[in-house]
Amino acid sequence: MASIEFYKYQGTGNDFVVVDNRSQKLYRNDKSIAQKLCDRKFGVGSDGLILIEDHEEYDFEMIFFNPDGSQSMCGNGSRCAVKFAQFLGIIGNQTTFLSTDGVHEASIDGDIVRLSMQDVAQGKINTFPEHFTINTGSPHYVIFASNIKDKNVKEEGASIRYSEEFAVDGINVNFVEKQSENKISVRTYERGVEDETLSCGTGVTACAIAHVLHGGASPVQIETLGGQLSVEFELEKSSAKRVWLTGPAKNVFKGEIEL
Ligand SMILES: N[C@@H](CCC[C@H](N)C(=O)O)C(=O)O
Repeated sequence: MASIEFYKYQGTGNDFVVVDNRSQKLYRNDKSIAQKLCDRKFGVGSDGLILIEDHEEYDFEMIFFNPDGSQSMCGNGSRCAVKFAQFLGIIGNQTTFLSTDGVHEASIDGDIVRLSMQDVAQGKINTFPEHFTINTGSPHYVIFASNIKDKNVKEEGASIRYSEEFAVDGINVNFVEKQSENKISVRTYERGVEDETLSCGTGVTACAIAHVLHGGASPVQIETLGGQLSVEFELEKSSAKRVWLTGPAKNVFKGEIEL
């Protein structure tokens, strides 16, 4: 049985097993590795697995898996990957790297990582009477509500995620409460985790865009169960451009596990 070294990182409580896979010890198409490592009872336990690999053109490549083995863009995971790449000595305080949805830039100031997100074109923002669907690299359902602290996010999120419209591909579900012109609170049910997580980077980005479309102003401070994030962008012809997601990313511990 082979054992691998891993690191545990968290970005506002969204937690990840991170592996330096520059030696390609792990096969990057094997989703069963993510299923095993992310399992909170039989593995390490996390909201996702991140592999860091070399890339010919960029500083590094980040490969992200949800705990069920599916793949999508992860904003908090990308911020953690940047911090880990700095720890490995691959980068200094600035980087350009490849993630699931394309090329990103990031800068690091202590534990704070500022990450560029892809432009969110008009066609990726759909407005409905009661909600938005916005794709920020991962698909998000955004619904404004009051007293979100009292919500059963797992139950209500799952009922939307497994509804006929989204059952096959899945969707992340975000409940948003407006606090002021520049501040919102967000709780998120994540597909692939199939539970509420303490924070979701692509989710808060979608919520910030919806908030500005509802009359709010960028930059938007976002309170999640796991801490504070900030999203800034410019709206240009109904597209969100120059989008930045900023917040803390920290190493929690290091370990070894047999696969
Ligand atoms: N936690 C992530 C999003 C991870 C992917 C998501 N669960 C999906 O499958 O769409 C984030 O911080 O963005």
